[in-house]
Amino acid sequence: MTLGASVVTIGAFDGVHRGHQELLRQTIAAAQQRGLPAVVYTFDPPPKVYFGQAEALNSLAEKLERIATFGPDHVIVADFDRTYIRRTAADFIAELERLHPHEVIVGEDFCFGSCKSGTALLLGQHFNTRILQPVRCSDGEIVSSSRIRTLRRSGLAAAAASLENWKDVLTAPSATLSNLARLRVANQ
Ligand SMILES: Cc1cc2nc3c(=O)[nH]c(=O)nc-3n(C[C@H](O)[C@H](O)[C@H](O)COP(=O)(O)O)c2cc1C
Ligand SMILES: Nc1ncnc2c1ncn2[C@@H]1O[C@H](COP(=O)(O)OP(=O)(O)OP(=O)(O)O)[C@@H](O)[C@H]1O
Repeated sequence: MTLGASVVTIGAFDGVHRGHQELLRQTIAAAQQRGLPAVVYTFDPPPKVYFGQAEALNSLAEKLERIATFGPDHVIVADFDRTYIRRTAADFIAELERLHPHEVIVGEDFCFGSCKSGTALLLGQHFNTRILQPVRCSDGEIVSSSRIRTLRRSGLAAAAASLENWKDVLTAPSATLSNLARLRVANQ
């Protein structure tokens, strides 16, 4: 996919939890301020699921539905497979360049490229990059897909759901599932 200009966020986004939601909100707000398309670049399956390190918190359809409620213009879904993982950090940066990002917005632990060699700081050497401070829950712990998986495994479904925070998102005035209809989904 090629765009003349964009604002981009990247990640596995498994569960589309409160940390991911903040990333999505900031990306879409930055894109709207500049009048540019907001792009969410994600992976299917999530890398940790591909490598057998985790079970997915939701299906691709569910993830796209959740992402759509925030109102991005495009979602790029990379087929995360044995061919894709051979790409280097430089290959990934070259692919991102085709989107001509005015800004790339990621969390501080974001990594990319074969053997996870690319970091958010490396991204910052190539693009105007905003690195988000981690969103934490009330006990100070960082919200993460891994934490939600652990809570679910321990039978703490309500605590897991509070990190996903879906009830509040779906009742927010700006959230609408009909956004899914206008969302453009591309494979790379
Ligand atoms: C081109 C590319 C190659 C990747 N190769 C690997 C890999 O070899 N091993 C790995 O564990 N993760 C690999 N990943 C996944 C990243 O480690 C990371 O999980 C992914 O970029 C999503 O970031 P997030 O986990 O912060 O959401 C790769 C990602 C990209 C974009
Ligand atoms: N709590 C958080 N606050 C801010 N950004 C976050 C948070 N969690 C993840 N991110 C960012 O969201 C994007 C997607 O991250 P990712 O899908 O790996 O989430 P994760 O919760 O860290 O997953 P996992 O626990 O499986 O490693 C990345 O840019 C990452 O840095």
